[in-house]
Amino acid sequence: MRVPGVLQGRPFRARRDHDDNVFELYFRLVNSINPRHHRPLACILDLDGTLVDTLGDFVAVLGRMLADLGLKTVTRDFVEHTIGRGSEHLVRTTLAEVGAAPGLYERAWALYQQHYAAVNGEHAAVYPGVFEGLDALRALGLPLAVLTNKPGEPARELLRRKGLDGYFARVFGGDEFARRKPDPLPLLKTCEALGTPPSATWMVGDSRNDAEAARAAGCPLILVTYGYNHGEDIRAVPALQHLDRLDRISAGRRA
Ligand SMILES: O=C(O)COP(=O)(O)O
Ligand SMILES: [Mg+2]
Repeated sequence: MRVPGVLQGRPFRARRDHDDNVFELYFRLVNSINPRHHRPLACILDLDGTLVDTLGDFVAVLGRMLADLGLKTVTRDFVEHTIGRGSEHLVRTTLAEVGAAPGLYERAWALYQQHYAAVNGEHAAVYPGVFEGLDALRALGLPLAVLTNKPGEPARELLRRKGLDGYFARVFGGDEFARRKPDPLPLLKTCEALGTPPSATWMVGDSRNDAEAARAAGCPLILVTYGYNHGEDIRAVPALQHLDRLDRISAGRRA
């Protein structure tokens, strides 16, 4: 039996050979009727700009890297507008910004990683409301995961150093899948690891990378307004909820 139809503007086919599709169909129907009245089965959270304010770490590490290379430094604003698309992108864009000679990337990347490992967390702080928000999600019995564009190893180390690691069943970094957010692949893979359908797995993030990935994966989206969004106001991006603190999240029966 095949059930063709269009739900949430996307073609959908339920296939008898995939039990998950029945589950998926149920949640898409619930969402399409009223997205404010359903509850998640799991939550995936972004790291930089959502759980931890890491801007100070990025500024310090890039400053050390550029000093080692004998290059001028970059502004805090530049770093804030550039983070979010993974560390390799940050290093490449920074080198271009200071007019570095082509061919310097490999050395810069090695220095960046070395300094990041040393600095990790020193100039970073868990945002107000994060522990309380995670406690509330945990109290609802929801499995939680982190999906970040930061490489996996420093991401796990940062969570440990900030006392956040105990909350998460899985932590995935930007170097652990073939593609990064805004591609939906890492989000779909994280849903798979959690064992929950994308339409019942909420994505909580701070940038349009998270929003685009969530939309393409079919995950309901929650946006925090205090993070980094390339200098643009994240409130312009549609979401189930926009939060100025994570503990304002409403994941019960009524949002
Ligand atoms: O390392 C980055 O670019 C930031 O990563 P995140 O916002 O996906 O956690
Ligand atoms: Mg982020």
